[in-house]
Amino acid sequence: MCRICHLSSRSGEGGSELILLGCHCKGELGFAHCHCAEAWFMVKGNRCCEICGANAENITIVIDSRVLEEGHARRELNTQNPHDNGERIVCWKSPTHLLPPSPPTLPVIGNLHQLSGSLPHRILQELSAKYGPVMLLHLGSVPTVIVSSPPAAEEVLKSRDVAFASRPHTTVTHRLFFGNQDLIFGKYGKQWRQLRRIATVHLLSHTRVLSFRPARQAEVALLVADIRSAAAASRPVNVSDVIIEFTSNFICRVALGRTYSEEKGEGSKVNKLFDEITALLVAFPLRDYIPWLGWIDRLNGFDYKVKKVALEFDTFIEQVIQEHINMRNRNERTHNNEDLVDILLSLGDVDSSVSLSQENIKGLIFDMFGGGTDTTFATIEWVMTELIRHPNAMRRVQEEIRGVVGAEAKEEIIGEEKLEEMKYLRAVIMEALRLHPIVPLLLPREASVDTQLQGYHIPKGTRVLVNAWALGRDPKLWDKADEFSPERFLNTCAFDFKGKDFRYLPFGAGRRGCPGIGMAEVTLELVLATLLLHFDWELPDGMRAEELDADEGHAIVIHRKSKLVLVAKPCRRH
Ligand code: HEM
Repeated sequence: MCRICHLSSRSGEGGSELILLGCHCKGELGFAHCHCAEAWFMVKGNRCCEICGANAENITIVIDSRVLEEGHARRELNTQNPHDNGERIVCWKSPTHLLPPSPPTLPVIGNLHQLSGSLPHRILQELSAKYGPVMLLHLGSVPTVIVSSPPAAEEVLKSRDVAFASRPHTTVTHRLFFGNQDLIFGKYGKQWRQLRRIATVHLLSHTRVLSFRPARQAEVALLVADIRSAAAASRPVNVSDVIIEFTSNFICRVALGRTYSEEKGEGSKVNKLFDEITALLVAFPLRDYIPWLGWIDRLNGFDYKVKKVALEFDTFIEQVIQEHINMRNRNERTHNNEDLVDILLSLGDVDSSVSLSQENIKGLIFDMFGGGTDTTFATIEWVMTELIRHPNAMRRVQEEIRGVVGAEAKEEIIGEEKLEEMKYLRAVIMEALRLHPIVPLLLPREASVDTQLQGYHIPKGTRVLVNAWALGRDPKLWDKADEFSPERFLNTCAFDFKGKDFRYLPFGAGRRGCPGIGMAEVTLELVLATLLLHFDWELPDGMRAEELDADEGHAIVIHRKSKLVLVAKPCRRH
């Protein structure tokens, strides 16, 4: 009996006994076939092995509601597989009506009550273990599908990614980003495609990332100087604080042309503004989930807060743009000192196909700042946390970096071409991002049409969250899944940051995957290599490695709950 549609094997023409198909890794494919191998039955809704993600290549899947209505399987010739030599009979429950499994809901709030008490990605992992890798929740009135298996993630991010390429509009993103006229939160469509092209071709291309080298190196030099002065005064270093200052100054330089930290009070004002925006992005406006209770958002001051922050943000960005326009008018800007605002303002001159509104420009500026600051900071924080907790990995990575740079090299900042050779450092970063994908549920997607996912019906407007955190920690997918072991990423090219393998998705994948990977890679590698080259790191006050916590804070980008404070000892190489 097929477990999905309950047709008996005799309904197919093949015969009687059903046997589960195995994969080369000995995982189940989720298909069953009868002993004479003629009738095939879908048993779990998977098209791939749940363990290694391999495709069930030689199986034809017939998505045909007649299969169910008529009560028998249909014959179909597999034309796509050259090795296939004949007919398959496949049975699939009508895909048009079956919704994914769902935990019981309460009136009005749906499943919202189940999301309290821990961090959402952790709760959703537990629920998925019970209800399956494609699970439907009702967050108030918003149907939300949670995806936590490689085949389902692949379907959302690759094979059906046009259907799932939109983002939901929320009260906060709508008000802050000028009606979602930006790249991160914009709806999929012509305008979004233009913004995406601008970001990949003009703002974050390989050449552009290289052109930011002087800014990167200058800010890394300041970071090292800060740590050296703390070390000289025998002060522990608040690693979290110095790294957030580095990332925000670097992105300010690159995007806005200058840092704000040198102006008294101004720097902290900019950081505070962006902190307020990120806090609003994880807030829970009732209007978005239970629309008829939206008046409470007005009553408890939430609407006022959003309006105030939106106004402050707008005023700040307007001022930055005006400063740039004035400098352009005075011919103070040259090709050599262009920042991202200059590039956006002059795009119309260099590319006649581009038409950007003032709102688009403001949105893109936020995207570069919001996309590049917290993410880089949180990743560096997690890498340092894991290295301190794993002294062997710390020793190995430092030996590698010091070996590559060479004992006699005098330079303070490592030449970026040398980063290529640091394979173990790269494996360390990849492993830290497997255990701590800092955007654990990626950014929410929305089905823009009625569509299918793993044989389930997904109505238009359904939100979709891919639980990258659960994928990275699934013991069925990873050997010793909870252990920090960078070696698993050495000597293999099976994984990359672009989402080649759907077990590993720290930057998402597909057309809405992160466009800032190139910029992130070089910044992460340069900062970490420099910190690990010049300093030996220890925990303060005789604390032992196993006592350092790895608790996560609640935010859209997950960083440590508490600040990371370490003792830096300058390393004498020369
Ligand atoms: C360690 C660093 C970073 C990580 C882990 C990261 C991660 C992510 C993730 C998970 C997404 C959502 C992908 C999806 O929904 O499939 C995303 C989107 C995005 N990221 Fe990054 N990111 C990083 C750095 C950056 C940088 C440096 C920039 C630019 C300066 C950037 C700009 C963006 C933008 C604009 C989007 C939205 C893309 C779209 O919706 O089309 N990110 N990032």
